[in-house]
Amino acid sequence: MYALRSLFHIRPNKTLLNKSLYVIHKKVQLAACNVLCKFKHTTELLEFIESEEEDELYKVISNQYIGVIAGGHKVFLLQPYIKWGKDKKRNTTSELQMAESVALVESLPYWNVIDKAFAPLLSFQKKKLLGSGGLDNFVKMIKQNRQITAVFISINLLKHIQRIELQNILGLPIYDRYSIIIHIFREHAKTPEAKLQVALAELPYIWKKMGEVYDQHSGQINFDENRKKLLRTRESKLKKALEKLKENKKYSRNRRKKIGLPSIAVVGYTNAGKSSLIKVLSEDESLKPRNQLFATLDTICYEGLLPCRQKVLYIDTIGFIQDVPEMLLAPFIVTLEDAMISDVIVHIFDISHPDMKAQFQHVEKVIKPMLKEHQSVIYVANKCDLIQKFDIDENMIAISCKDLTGIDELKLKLEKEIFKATGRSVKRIRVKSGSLASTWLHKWTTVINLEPDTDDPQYMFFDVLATDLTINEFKRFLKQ
Ligand SMILES: Nc1nc2c(ncn2[C@@H]2O[C@H](COP(=O)(O)OP(=O)(O)OP(=O)(O)O)[C@@H](O)[C@H]2O)c(=O)[nH]1
Ligand SMILES: [Mg+2]
Repeated sequence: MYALRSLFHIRPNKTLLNKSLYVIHKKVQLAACNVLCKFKHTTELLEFIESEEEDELYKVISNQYIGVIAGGHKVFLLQPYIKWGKDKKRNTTSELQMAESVALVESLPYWNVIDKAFAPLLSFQKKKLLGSGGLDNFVKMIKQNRQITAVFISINLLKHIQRIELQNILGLPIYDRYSIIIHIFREHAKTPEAKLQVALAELPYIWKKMGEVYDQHSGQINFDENRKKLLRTRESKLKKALEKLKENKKYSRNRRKKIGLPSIAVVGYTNAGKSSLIKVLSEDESLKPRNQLFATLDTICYEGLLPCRQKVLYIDTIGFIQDVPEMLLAPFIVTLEDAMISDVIVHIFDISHPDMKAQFQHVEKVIKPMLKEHQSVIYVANKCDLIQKFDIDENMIAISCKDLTGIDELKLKLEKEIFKATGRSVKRIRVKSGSLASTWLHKWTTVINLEPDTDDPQYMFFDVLATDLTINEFKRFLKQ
C-alpha cells in the first residue's frame, strides 16, 4: 500500500484506517505490488542532477535576475493600475488588487509591507515606469522612510531596463509579481515534483531578462557562453524530467481507473479553502491549511469515504491567481490537467472575498478548456460564516469549512455526482452466507449493508455499490 500511496501522493489517513468498516480490497493491494516497481524507477527519473559547480553558477545567475529573499524585507508596495482605455481592468478595483499584493508579500517569511501607494498610469511601458511627477513623489516617499529595504511593484513583469533604472534611483532591490511568486513557490514546494516545476517556472523569467539586457545594449553584450549553455542544459534536463512526470501521471491515472477508485479534484483561487475542504471531507489531520497565497503547490490525493462508505480520492491542487504571465504557471499545468481528469470537479470560491466575482471568473476561464464534455462541476461557496447575507445561484452550495455549515449537503451531492459519473448504483443481491459468491462481493464491490433473509437464515441480502460492469462480471462468476 505504501507504494500506491507514494505514486498517487496519497496521504495515509489514520482516522479512516481506525474505522472498522474500512476495507482495503485485495485488488488494491495487488495493484500496489505492480506499482511498486514502476514507482522506484520514476523517483530516480525525477531526481534532477547538477554538479556543485553548475549549481553555484545557476545560483549567481538566478540571484542576479530573480533576486534573493534574504532574511526578510520591509517592503514599499507600489500598485500601478491603468486609469482608462481598453487595458483598464473592469471586473476589479485597484484597492482589491492592492490587498492581493499585500497578501503576496506577506506569504513570504519575514516580509512585511510597511508603506504603500497607488500609481495610476496610461501604460506600463515607460522606461522608468512612472512619469516624472509620479516618479518624484515615489522617490520622496521611499527616501523618507529609512526602514524600507525593498520595493515591490505589483505588475506581471517589469522590463529589465525599468528594474535597473528604478534600482539605481532608489538604491533598493526591486521585485515584480513574477519574481515574488517564484520566491513564494520556492518556499512552499515540498515534493520533488513541485520543486521540479518551480525550477522550470523560473527559467523563462531569466531568459527574458537576459534577452532584454542584450537588446538594451543593441546586441553588443556578449553573454558568457558558459551561462547560456548552463541554462540551456538545465532547461532541457528539467523538461525531460517533466515529460517523465507526464508519463508517470498518465500511468497512475490509468491505474486509478483500473482499481476503480473514484476521484474528486478540488480547484479554485488561491486561499479559497481547497485544502480546508479536503481536510473536512477526508478527516485527514495531516492537512494544515494556512492563511497564505500558494500554500499548496503539490497535487496530493487524500482518501475519504462518501456517506455510503464508498472510498474516494480527493485531489488538492495549486491555486489560481490573476495577473501573472502564463509562462510562470505553465509547468504546473501538467499536474492540474491530470487532476482535471477526475470523475468530479469541485470549484470552491471564497464567497466572503470582496474580489470574489473576478476570482471566480478567472478560475472558470482557466478550467473551462480543460473540462471534458458532460464532466460534472460542483460549485461551492466557502467561508459563508464570514458574511451575513449572500446571493448564490441555485446550483451552488454554501458551506463553511470552519463551522461545517453545508458539509453534509455537499457530501450527498458529491455522492450523487460520483454515482452518475462512474455509473455506480446500489443493488440488492441475495447470496448464501459464507459462500464464494459472498466473498466475491466483498472483494469486488463496496458492501454498504448486510441483512439476513428472515425466510431462509442460510441466505443474506447484500446491498452493494457497483457499476453494471461489475454486476455482469458477478453474473459470469456465478455461471462458472
Ligand atoms: N472563516 C473561515 N476561514 C476559512 C474557511 N475555510 C478556510 N478558511 C481559512 O482560509 C485560509 C486558506 O485556507 P486553505 O484551505 O489553505 O486555502 P487553499 O485554497 O488551499 O489555499 P492555497 O493552497 O494557498 O491555494 C486558512 O487560513 C483557512 O483556515 C471557512 O469556511 N471560514
Ligand atoms: Mg491549499
